[in-house]
Amino acid sequence: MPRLAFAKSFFKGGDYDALPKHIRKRVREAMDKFPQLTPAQLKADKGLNFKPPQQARNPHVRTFRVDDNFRGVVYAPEGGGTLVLLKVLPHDDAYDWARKLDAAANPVTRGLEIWDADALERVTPAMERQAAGAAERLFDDVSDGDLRTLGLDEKSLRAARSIVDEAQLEVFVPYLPEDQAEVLQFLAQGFSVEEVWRDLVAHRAAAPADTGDETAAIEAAIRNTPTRIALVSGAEELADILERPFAEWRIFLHPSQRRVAYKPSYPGSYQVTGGPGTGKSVVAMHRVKHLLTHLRPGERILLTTFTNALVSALRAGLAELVEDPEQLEWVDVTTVNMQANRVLTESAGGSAPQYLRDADVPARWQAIAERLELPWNAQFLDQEYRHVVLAQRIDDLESYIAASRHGRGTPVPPSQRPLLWQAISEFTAELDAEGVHTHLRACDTAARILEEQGPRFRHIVVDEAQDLHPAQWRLLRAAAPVKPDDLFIAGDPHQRIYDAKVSLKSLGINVVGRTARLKRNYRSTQEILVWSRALLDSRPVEGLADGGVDELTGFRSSLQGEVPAAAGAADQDEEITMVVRRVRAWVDAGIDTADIAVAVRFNSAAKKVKEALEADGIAAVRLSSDPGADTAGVRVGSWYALKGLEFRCVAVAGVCEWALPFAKAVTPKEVDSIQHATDMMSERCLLFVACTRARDSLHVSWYGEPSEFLTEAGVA
Ligand SMILES: Nc1ncnc2c1ncn2[C@@H]1O[C@H](COP(=O)(O)OP(=O)(O)OP(=O)(O)O)[C@@H](O)[C@H]1O
Repeated sequence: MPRLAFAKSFFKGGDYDALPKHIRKRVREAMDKFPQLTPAQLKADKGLNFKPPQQARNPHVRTFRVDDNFRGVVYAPEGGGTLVLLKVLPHDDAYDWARKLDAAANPVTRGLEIWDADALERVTPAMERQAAGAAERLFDDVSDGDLRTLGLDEKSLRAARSIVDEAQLEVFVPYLPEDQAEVLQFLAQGFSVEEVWRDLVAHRAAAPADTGDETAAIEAAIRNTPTRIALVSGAEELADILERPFAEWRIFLHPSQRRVAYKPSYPGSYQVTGGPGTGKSVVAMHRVKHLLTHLRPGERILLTTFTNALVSALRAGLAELVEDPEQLEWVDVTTVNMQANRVLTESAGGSAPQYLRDADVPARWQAIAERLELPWNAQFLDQEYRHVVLAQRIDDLESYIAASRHGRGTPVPPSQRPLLWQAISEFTAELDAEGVHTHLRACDTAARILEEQGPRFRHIVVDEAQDLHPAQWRLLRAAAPVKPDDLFIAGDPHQRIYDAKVSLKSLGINVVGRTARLKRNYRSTQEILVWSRALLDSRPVEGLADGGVDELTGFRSSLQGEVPAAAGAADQDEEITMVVRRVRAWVDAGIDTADIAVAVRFNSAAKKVKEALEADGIAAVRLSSDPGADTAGVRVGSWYALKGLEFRCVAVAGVCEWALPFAKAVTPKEVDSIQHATDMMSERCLLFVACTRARDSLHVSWYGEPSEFLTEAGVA
């Protein structure tokens, strides 16, 4: 009886999810039937009509009937025990596709490769003609010998030699044998032959002894291709794979992701960075899954991040990934602030701390500035408190006088520091007298408690790390012992929107020599990525921690779609009408309302958008109400609220000249020129974050004059 497996091509681009429901049901019925039939029964089964396509290139490819209009394509090595489901397509397309396929065990990578041999042979001569006059080719620096060492066969080698640039490589990729395509992509991204060997080839299982038995070799290759072929253990797992949407990330990690997530152990903390949509959250969740298998009784894991919305998404994702509900009990998924809240609540015998509202903070500083007749305004005082005093945990005047104010643009001579310290002391004394915290101060206090009481978690996995403040890092540092695999940190400095700069090293978190960067975007189309990247205007950003510069080199997507649309309106009402029209078109095109987001800068606008959508008969929910995945309705929220999330279609509205950069969010140059530059970058990143949430469609709009970031990028 055959064993079932699924190839990644089956799910690709949401293909399976996009099939009509009754077809998916029929696929499921066929899949249930396969394992019950002997090869002879399978061939004879009238309903399945299991047979090779005529003039098939590969002797092991078969198609079967799903219904009169759809057929499935499988790879079923004759005499072997496994049946790999490749695709379900409309009748004629299925035959056509199946006929062109070839498949083989790669003798070097030892994985099973399946590819469109017909297209490769057709495209190569045309590319060769095109490349004839080119002065340079993409792989000029790699010898034929090296390419063969990495697993390229003669046909792929010929194709590789005709590739002029990365754009051409992307044209070839869908037609090339899969491991070989991957090798070429890694080389094109600048990895050395040795690195590619290490990452893609060396870690694969050893070759089985050559018995000359082709079927055995193919079966071994199927088992040795976990990044593209998932073996199904039984009926339950089959149902699981077929019934849960967007399952791809759970099953098929890219080698660069798998290497990071499933490395048995790191001798200390580890940091993974990558542009939007490169799967950092996915890797973080897989790391939790891996760590769970090593946990000792009584030990716990903290999976933490910045926003509540992302906590909900991570919790849901982890529940999909980790099958055992008992294991899930060993993981706490919370924001860092919520973790501080827990520590403070426990230490106060169960009574929860009170917080000063963020919006009330400036008035406090203003009152102190006036009372003490200070030469500084509320904004300056607040920043001094957060970026110097809290960041370095300064507790007394002496330390404050000695403190480095690196990164602050306005000098404060030592003679003025006592006055500033007085202001800061009054601020904290007021908080203490009233028994209230700011969120950051709560983190600092919680860190002090844990430093005394000892850590609570064996491992901590952090997502969206770029926005954490040093006080939050101190809490995390204190929450896990300094041991191998203590902190696993994922983040993207290009999405830093909360003005956090840290030196992890100074906080006792050392990731030197233990970092990785992910480059392949799985979320958005290349069009959305290129468009969004222009908003950053090639500006370098400071690395995730400990300075340095982070870049988006090599960052790309293999998905293609429409170029994002940008449009202006005369006034806000007109813009909202335009946005509602856009959303209506998406809904009419069959997009689920929960897969659509409209984001604006201000709550007042969000309220208007929601009302306008509802007036048009479109269900809408505020993101701030933390709607569960099952709640219908277009998600409406602030640009900030989109952080870490994703939707098929996104409308980013209100990108007006006056709203971005928003004067109140940007420190004037004359107050602090360094802070001014940082704030401007955060504003830019805010738009970048909002736009890169879109998977298929992005619509950006404004009223009156557009934001200078849009005009600079040449899109408005
Ligand atoms: N190996 C994979 N195969 C298929 N899909 C993947 C893979 N890795 C990630 N994805 C998908 O790509 C999308 C983005 O992943 P994820 O949210 O983890 O990225 P991220 O780097 O954390 O993004 P951001 O920083 O923009 O929030 C998700 O839909 C995820 O399911």
